[in-house]
Amino acid sequence: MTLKVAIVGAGGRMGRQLIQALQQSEGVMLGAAFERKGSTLIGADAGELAGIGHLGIAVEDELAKGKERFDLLIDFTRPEGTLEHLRFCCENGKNMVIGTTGFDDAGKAAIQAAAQHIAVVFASNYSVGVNLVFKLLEKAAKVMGDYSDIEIIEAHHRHKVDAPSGTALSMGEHIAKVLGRDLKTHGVFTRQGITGERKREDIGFATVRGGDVVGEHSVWFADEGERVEIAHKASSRMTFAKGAVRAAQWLAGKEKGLFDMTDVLDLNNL
Ligand SMILES: NC(=O)C1=CN([C@@H]2O[C@H](COP(=O)(O)OP(=O)(O)OC[C@H]3O[C@@H](n4cnc5c(N)ncnc54)[C@H](OP(=O)(O)O)[C@@H]3O)[C@@H](O)[C@H]2O)C=CC1
Ligand SMILES: O=C(O)C1=N[C@H](C(=O)O)C[C@H](O)C1
Repeated sequence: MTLKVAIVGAGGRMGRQLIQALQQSEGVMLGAAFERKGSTLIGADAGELAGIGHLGIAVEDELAKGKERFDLLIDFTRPEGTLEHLRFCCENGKNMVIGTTGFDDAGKAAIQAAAQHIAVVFASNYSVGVNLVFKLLEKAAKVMGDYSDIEIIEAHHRHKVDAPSGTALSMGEHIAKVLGRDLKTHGVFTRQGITGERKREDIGFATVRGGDVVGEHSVWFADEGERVEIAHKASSRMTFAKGAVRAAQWLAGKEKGLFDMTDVLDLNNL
């Protein structure tokens, strides 16, 4: 049976890529496309918006009105929007793929609570490469983490509104879990002025914003005399969009639970 997928934030950078990715994938179809109330894109054809020609699906402004036309919602918007959409999906039994980053603890708790009623894939990065890197980082941390200085450096385009990136934070969490550390106490997110020497157990984060960089992440395990760097560079948003569609296909038939992309890709026993 074909899975009918709705996209919120359909006119955004990721929204447009997701519409394209759905058209290129088997077993899924675009059922509905949404933008927020007041958007100039309401009424536009979703296919024309995504640059793939007329699809006959007009962008709407209310999930409730389109709810019979989709089984699952893919959301790459902003935390406040995603949490509103999450409430709707819970009340209406729709599964969700969430790509939005920048949630606070309360937002993350709301997603966890919702997953007791619906099935949710929530991942800071839907590319296969980054999810492989999460596992490589765990291995590197096991070997070098207790004696090397760990620094996470990320770069993104000028329009990104959250920092550090969700991916950088996930990288830090994977490393911290292996080392028994907590980013709340060991994460260092800013350095300025007389900072004092670096503490061995710190996990540092550095953010670069500029131009059209799609997404680059590099993690250093730096010792005296040598340094290991594990890096990932995304050159097209299509890698995230294809991953999100893969997550949607994987969720089909699941009733409830919170999953991430390492579950979808079956990487947890690597
Ligand atoms: N997990 C992953 O693999 C990836 C995650 N992301 C994340 O996805 C999110 C979106 O990124 P990107 O596409 O570049 O951003 P854009 O700003 O290009 O798109 C966001 C879309 O969401 C809409 N939107 C914003 N706020 C709300 C709201 N409160 N309610 C409903 N819709 C809203 C915007 O509408 P409007 O234009 O009217 O504001 C726009 O259509 C970010 O959090 C980003 O970090 C991005 C790439 C990959
Ligand atoms: O905003 C983006 O563009 C991206 N956001 C995600 C993040 O915050 O990690 C994933 C990707 O790097 C692109």
